[in-house]
Amino acid sequence: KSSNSKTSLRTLSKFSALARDLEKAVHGNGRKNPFENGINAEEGRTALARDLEKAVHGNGRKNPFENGINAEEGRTAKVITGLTDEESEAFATSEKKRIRAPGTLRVQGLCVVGFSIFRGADMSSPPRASSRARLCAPGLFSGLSEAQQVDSRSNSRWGNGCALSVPAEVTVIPLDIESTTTPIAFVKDILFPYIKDNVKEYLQTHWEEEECQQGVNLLRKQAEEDSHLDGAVPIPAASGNAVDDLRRMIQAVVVNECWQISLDWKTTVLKHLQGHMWRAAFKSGSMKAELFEDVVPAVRKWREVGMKVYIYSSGSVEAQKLLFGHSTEGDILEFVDGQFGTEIGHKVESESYRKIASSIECSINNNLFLTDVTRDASAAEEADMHVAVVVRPGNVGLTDDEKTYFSLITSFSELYLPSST
Ligand SMILES: CSCCC(=O)C(=O)COP(=O)(O)O
Ligand SMILES: [Mg+2]
Repeated sequence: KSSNSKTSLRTLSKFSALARDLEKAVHGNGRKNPFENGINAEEGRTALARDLEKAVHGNGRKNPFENGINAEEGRTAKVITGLTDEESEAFATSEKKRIRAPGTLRVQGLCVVGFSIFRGADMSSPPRASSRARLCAPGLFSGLSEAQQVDSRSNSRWGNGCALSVPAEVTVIPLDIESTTTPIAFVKDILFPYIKDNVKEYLQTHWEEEECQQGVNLLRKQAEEDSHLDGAVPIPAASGNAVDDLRRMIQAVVVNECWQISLDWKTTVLKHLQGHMWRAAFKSGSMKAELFEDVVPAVRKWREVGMKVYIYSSGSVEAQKLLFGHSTEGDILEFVDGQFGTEIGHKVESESYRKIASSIECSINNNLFLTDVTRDASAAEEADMHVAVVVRPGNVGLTDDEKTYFSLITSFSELYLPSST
């Protein structure tokens, strides 16, 4: 407890982040994906060690949502440190001003877009912002008066006020799939129900095959690791009665898969098995992947100006190839330079993005990652990748802070490549 308010507030913001992370590590945060939660002991320990490190030394992150910032957290800090009401209020207010400053940030964002459109990349914004793609999306205008909005929109070269100027250093665009290239409805209403309806038959038909056995063995291992979780479904090992074993194992795999799907888990094992199962449907032509209508024209244009386009999705590489090879727009695999699944690492981990850049043999800041998930966007940005959050119909809504912080697009056509002038 210190009366030197600036130092004390900064320390408190770190404490509040720590309190929140500890709270999450102990009680969970309501998310079901184990990679987003300190769900197992190992992950809990790692998260705790990392968060303590961050709390003490700072984390060098640029994303305000990963630091203690709001009134709620101010209250948490108060509880932990025994601040007076006045100190707690001052903390919340100063943090609010520092991070959110809605009017200032929005107008600043607008200026940056103005500069990037009319003066190229040589912007007078802070160094970090100048090297980043900045946003000019509908949310941006909400802090302005009607007249200012109209003025700003008509100043935009695109007329509708929606454009994201891509920094000149960007030469590679990795894309997420679900809710970025492909409607979430296609995944939730067609791809996943297909698995639920066909997993049993797939297992009965392919049980003896090496690929299927490998998948089941990996699933069994994962189920052992998940055994402490509510509703976890173990996969029994063989007991000697071949017919009975087969029936019990298949039944367990079916229930385990449905359980994971119901939690929208994106484990590598599950995704591999799903890829194998979708194969028959895509190859027979009975299933075609949906893409947002702006995807193919934009990707075609990007490649014409020399951009490389990659996919980075939780879906397996096999599934990604099936999807882009059998879309409603035909086989568009030729527009994709390569695919990455979660073998390279999970999308919430910054290291995955570093590995992707190194595998493509480019600098990380040559990449602009397009995704609907802000947590993935934060991880990529922490690794120094440019990011833009794609807002599509049916997506999980963004908070006001996320809308202000991230560069947003609602269509790939809103990306403006300097090299395409
Ligand atoms: C070919 S991917 C099918 C959809 C899927 O299973 C999935 O997990 C998509 O996740 P994303 O990381 O692309 O949002
Ligand atoms: Mg997605």
